[in-house]
Amino acid sequence: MSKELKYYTREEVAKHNSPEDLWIIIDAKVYNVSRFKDMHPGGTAVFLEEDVRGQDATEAFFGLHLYEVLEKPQYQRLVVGTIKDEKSVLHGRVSGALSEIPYAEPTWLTKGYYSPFFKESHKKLQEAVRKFTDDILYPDGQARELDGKPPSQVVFEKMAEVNLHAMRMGPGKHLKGLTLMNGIVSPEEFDYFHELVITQEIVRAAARGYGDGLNAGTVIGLPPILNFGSPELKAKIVPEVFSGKKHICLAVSEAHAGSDVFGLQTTATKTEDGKHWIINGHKKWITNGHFSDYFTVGCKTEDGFTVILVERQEGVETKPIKTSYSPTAGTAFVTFDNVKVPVENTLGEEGAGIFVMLSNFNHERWVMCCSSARSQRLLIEACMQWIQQRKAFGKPLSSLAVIRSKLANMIARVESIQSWLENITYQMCQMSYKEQAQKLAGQIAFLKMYSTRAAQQTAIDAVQIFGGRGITQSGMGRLVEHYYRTVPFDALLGGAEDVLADLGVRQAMRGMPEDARL
Ligand code: HEM
Repeated sequence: MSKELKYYTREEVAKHNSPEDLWIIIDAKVYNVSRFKDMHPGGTAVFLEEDVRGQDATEAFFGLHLYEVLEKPQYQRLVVGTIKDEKSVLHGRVSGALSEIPYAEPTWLTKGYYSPFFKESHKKLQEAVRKFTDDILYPDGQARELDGKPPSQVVFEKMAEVNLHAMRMGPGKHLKGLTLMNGIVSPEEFDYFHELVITQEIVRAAARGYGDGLNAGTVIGLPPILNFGSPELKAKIVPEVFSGKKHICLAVSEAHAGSDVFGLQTTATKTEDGKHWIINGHKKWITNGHFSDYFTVGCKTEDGFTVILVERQEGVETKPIKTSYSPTAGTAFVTFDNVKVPVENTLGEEGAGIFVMLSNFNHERWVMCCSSARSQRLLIEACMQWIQQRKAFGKPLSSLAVIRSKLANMIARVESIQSWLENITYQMCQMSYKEQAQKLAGQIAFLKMYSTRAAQQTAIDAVQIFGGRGITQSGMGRLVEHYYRTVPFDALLGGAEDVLADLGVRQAMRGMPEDARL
């Protein structure tokens, strides 16, 4: 039952200034905190200060709390009225809306700016995925980060309804005949910019472990099936995964070998009749492994390195690994103990597994660049708000040149990353998959290296700006703490920074003209 709210003058509110009868004003709303003050997590005393009791505490409140505190039902109940002839003007996160904070959005989404790359269908898709993220992914993400469970099954299914799982695999034949985001974009026109839009919007759920929990395993584990699986294998597995009912992961790295895939020790040997593989060994740091039904496994075979699809069955065991992000991602240690798999599950040629792996590395790294670029903006958005709201030495933090200098570098880095990313994405749209591998592997490797280094610097700077709150898991610095703790993931997944940097230079050296002299 909604209670009747009244209008009060500031003079009337000022009369409620004793411990038993205590009102305050925040953003033109009047709060009766007479009883709440004794339960307030920040203590009773703050409410009894001369400039708080019966007074307007808006500025003091927003120096210490996130807007979302006021949105919680238990605190909304404290509102008894509104100041006469005044309106609440402040807001927090508005579902589906673009942020108006400078540099919180890429240029193409900023009012008054232009882009040669993004068309009407990209914009419409962006609007739809933002709403989806704000209404469905963000609340589930924040809750799952706290309880550590995998993303809710209903979320996987809602994503399937609009074919988000399929779209996250990028453009291609797998989209044929599907209705994408209720028909906003046709499968034929879906390009890498549409995929970029999806990745950059989903990352706004602002929960790193959850982000990976949302089928990051599919993004890297399904392409080998799509590109190298038999028609029968594809017909069985792809629809199950796109429906959100089954999950797949990529199982390559081991305790002894990560970036060095030739150092892997999991073996696959053929049965005497040649009809099955017998797989033995283990895999480590397998994203989504704990809740996956299928595993795309890199194995040592007689002829070298072979990729084989394994279904969860007897002999397959998954144990969660505790990492610095939440268990929501389902990061697992996977063991294979005499696991029998039909040879039809071989992906690509026997002994040619490296091509199966390499064929998707660029796409995987490019996806990571998309999310890294966008997540850095979340930090910039938070820092811009914080330096305006937070006072130190009697002035807002933004009045300090040293703080502005940190923001300047954060902004310059993210803008350069996004521009480079859009250029690479445009190149991808013009090239075949094979051409991309030849011409863009180095560019993508450099971008990923640069982007994740920039992200780590931005995380360090943001912690300095937020001070103690930047290392606190609740309250105003929650996002900064989360980002700082989880940003190293981006620098490791898909190839460690130094490995990528070296790959880029080696590829460039191969392209050196033989006749050029200094
Ligand atoms: C309706 C009014 C208010 C509500 C509902 C409220 C609610 C809360 C909540 C939920 C927290 C802990 C949340 C967190 O970690 O973010 C908190 C902390 C705090 N609050 Fe309030 N509060 C109110 C007004 C105020 C005012 C007016 C002041 C000071 C003038 C104040 C000072 C503090 C302080 C100092 C903390 C601890 C902050 C920290 O640990 O960083 N609160 N409040």
